[in-house]
Amino acid sequence: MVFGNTTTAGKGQIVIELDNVSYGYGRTALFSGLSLKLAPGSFHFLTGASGAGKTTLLRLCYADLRANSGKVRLFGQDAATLNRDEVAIVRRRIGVVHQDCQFLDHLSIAENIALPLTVADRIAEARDNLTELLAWVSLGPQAGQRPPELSGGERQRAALARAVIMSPDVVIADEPTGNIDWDMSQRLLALLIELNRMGKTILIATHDLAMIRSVKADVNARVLRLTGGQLIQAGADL
Ligand SMILES: Nc1ncnc2c1ncn2[C@@H]1O[C@H](COP(=O)(O)OP(=O)(O)OP(=O)(O)O)[C@@H](O)[C@H]1O
Repeated sequence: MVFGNTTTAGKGQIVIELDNVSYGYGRTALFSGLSLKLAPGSFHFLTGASGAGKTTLLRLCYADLRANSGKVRLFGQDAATLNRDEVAIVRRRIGVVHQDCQFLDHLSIAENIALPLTVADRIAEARDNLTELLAWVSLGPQAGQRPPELSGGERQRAALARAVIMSPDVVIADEPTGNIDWDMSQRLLALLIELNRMGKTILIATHDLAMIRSVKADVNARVLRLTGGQLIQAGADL
């Protein structure tokens, strides 16, 4: 089974924790003193105006950036102390759907989805998992096509398949429904909800408040708004 068991160690262990974190690209802090805890199996939406720092915050959550100060703990480990190999191990447990999908256009969709496993020299596993994953995201007929030949919604579903091919414990998605219509958004969201019901922790950055409202209660999601460098939990008035 491609999705595997969620292996979050230690019952109830926080999977991703930001503790009093500050970050800025230059001299100006984008945020400071920011804290966040993602419990295993939780579902979070991260919202906020364009430029508020959502992508930056996500990148801190998957060790793509290092905090200027404060602690980032990934599966209980201090991200600042991880060497390159340890970062790679941690990142295998976090599947990321990037805002712009980041496909290699000279490869087919199937090859793009399988890439994390082929790069890790797990080619047989990639072959086994691909059929199941392509069916799960309803992209079987498009397997041999190149990324530019797919619609926006199809590309996002392919990006999700690639994000989960390593059976991660956490799935982070950056504006996954940014450029797709309502029906396609709902389809993608249904897949993310399915992953959450399998026990995966989900963190989605989005501007799309209507989309959040449409599923918030179903998945008992927490909605966090990033504003003025602070994270505020949105209330029922969202
Ligand atoms: N690599 C970078 N170098 C310098 N500044 C950056 C870099 N990446 C982002 N920024 C700046 O940091 C701020 C936050 O960017 P970020 O992409 O995290 O915001 P966002 O909330 O995800 O925006 P959007 O909703 O438009 O995607 C912006 O002002 C952006 O210009």
